[in-house]
Amino acid sequence: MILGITGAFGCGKSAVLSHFAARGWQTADADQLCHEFYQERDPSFLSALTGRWGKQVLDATGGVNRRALGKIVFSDPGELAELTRLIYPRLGEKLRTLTGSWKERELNGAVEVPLLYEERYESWFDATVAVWAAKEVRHARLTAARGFTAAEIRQREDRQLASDVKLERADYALINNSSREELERQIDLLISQLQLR
Ligand SMILES: CC(C)(COP(=O)(O)OP(=O)(O)OC[C@H]1O[C@@H](n2cnc3c(N)ncnc32)[C@H](O)[C@@H]1O)[C@@H](O)C(=O)NCCC(=O)NCCS
Ligand SMILES: Nc1ncnc2c1ncn2[C@@H]1O[C@H](COP(=O)(O)OP(=O)(O)OP(=O)(O)O)[C@@H](O)[C@H]1O
Repeated sequence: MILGITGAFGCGKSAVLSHFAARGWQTADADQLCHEFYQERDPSFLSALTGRWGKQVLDATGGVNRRALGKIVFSDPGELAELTRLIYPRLGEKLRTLTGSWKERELNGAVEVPLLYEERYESWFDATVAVWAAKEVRHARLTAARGFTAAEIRQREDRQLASDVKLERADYALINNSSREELERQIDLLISQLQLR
């Protein structure tokens, strides 16, 4: 079985993914795969990025400066659409290869896809799981642990479906408003439910 894990910015998708991994599931994270494309420094990809946004999106070593690129694309929907156009064909290919290899080997897998509904990835998965946490809880965690400002958080949220809508669309839900132990308890329950299907 391959699950698609989604939810709002900072709801705890990566925390969920690491517990699935601890339970022996294969895992992949769409954000992380995009970061790997940047780290690979493919010259044609880098020149597509600098062709659009100039050298300001590179760091001192010539790699991609995600913070700088994020500032540009999250403040202008047209620029975000252009980045999406550049990156999604690569992401789709990578996810297809990964999930295909899990299916061939009959392995269970969980894939974190923040924009699962926005980019219409539903049909790729046997079931979808929405992770939900109250806005103030998400914001506090993103500010404290990851250093995002309120304005940066709002900009990303404005580009995504509301977290309640993701919850309504999902086959399963995980509520991540309290401790990690409570989150992990819910994931274990979900895994046992899925095994009974
Ligand atoms: C703009 C980039 C360079 C900023 O990098 P940064 O390290 O600051 O953020 P990171 O990649 O870890 O993303 C964190 C979160 O931001 C939100 N986010 C990322 N991309 C998008 C987007 N296109 N639209 C809305 N929200 C987004 C998601 O909630 C995501 O989980 C990066 O987010 C990116 O390359 N985005 C485009 C690729 C994409 O759409 N990724 C989501 C895959 S489903
Ligand atoms: N139950 C929890 N208790 C305390 N902190 C938590 C809990 N769940 C997640 N966190 C922390 O909150 C922050 C956001 O969680 P995480 O990175 O898993 O969210 P995400 O949904 O993957 O974010 P993104 O939208 O960037 O992909 C992280 O710093 C994480 O360590």
